[in-house]
Amino acid sequence: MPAQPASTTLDADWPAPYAEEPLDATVSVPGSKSLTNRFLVLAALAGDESLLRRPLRSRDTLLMASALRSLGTEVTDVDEDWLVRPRDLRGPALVDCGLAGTVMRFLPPVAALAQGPVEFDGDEHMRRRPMGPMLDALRALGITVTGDAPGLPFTVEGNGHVTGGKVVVDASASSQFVSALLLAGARFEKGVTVVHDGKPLPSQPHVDMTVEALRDTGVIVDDGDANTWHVEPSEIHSLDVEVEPDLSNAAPFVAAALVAGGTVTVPSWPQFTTQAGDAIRDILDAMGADVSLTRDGLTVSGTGQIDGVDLDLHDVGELTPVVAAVAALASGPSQLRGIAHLRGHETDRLAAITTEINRLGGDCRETEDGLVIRPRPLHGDLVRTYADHRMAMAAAVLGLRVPGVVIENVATTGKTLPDFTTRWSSLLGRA
Ligand SMILES: O=C(O)C1=C[C@@H](OP(=O)(O)O)[C@@H](O)[C@H](O)C1
Ligand SMILES: C=C(OP(=O)(O)O)C(=O)O
Repeated sequence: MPAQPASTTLDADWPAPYAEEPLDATVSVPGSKSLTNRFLVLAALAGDESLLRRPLRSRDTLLMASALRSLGTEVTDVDEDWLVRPRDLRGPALVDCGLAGTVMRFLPPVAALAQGPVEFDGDEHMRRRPMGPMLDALRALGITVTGDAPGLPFTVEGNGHVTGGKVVVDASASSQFVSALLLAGARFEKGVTVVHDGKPLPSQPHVDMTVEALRDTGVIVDDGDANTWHVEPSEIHSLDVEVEPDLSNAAPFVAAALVAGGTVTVPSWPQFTTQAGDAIRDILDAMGADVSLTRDGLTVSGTGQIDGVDLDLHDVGELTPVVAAVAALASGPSQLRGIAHLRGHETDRLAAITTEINRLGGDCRETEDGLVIRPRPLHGDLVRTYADHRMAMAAAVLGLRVPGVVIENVATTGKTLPDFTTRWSSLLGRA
């Protein structure tokens, strides 16, 4: 097979590299999207300037930074870092959410603290991602939100002040509804008490990450009772933080060692983290990999022999596309459960994964809350990515073992990992 190009142009279809031999690679990944966007929001709400060291610069985080700038915050580049100087928040402003859930959910409560109207819109698909319960919660808190749709586009009519207090929200469609209310809650006059009422909350580690980030800025948060969080009103202290590597983006790279055989190390893997992506260690272990976390990073080794698994991914839904790709190459069937909410992600991920695995000759079936995958011999084809970064990364995992996989619009990985193709090629020694 000919060498693959190391980088690619926008919107190009990309022939996924096929692994001719076992891997032996060390690949670093840039900072966490979820941490970068939380730190940006808290820095904009803080009492003094913050330094974010080695933040992720990708579509989702650049959209967050430019939205905060349009509200008056100064976000400036200092070498690799971002210096954030909080200023009085003000409208009129226009927030482009792109396809970033964190921008669409985290910023409306911030906009309510601004003086003036703040309009929100985003990519065409973003108008279909869940937002209704969040807008209802904002209205219940006395915030004026105008707009006819259950989601985007809408306008938050900020008056510089939110009374706050108790609010009930059904966050079963997205944990980001809870995180959003908590992140801004310390700046509400009475703080905020958020009660989740509905089917089980997905992505709990992401809410824990929000709570930890708030505590890092001196905010008092009580999360002692299930499905209830209380944030005391207080000043938000400035931050000086180094952003951890994005472990969900690291997942396809370490999964590659199991799929192609060989060894892959991702350096700077944190020993302790709230990132949901850390769960990939146990998942790959269950699928037959050797996994070891040392001071050098996370090292995963495999033989190419993959065991089928029965997993509840409710807490770590982000990992589903990559885990499903690995499962499609296993020696036995897998069941992935607890992930009905993925139908409201960048695309309907359960439908997208099913269609694309089956397009390659596989046998994937949707259940009410997940997927059943029965491995079959796969063949190459053009894999559709639905503007979903994780679909593109999952296709790359399949391409390691299936000759002739071509990834449609691989540049969609830029949502969270702009130089994905270069890093992926370096996995195969082709950078
Ligand atoms: O708060 C966050 O940073 C995120 C929470 C999760 O969202 P959902 O709870 O909507 O799945 C996760 O899937 C998303 O990628 C990032
Ligand atoms: C669901 C995801 O993103 P978002 O932050 O846009 O919800 C994701 O990155 O898998």
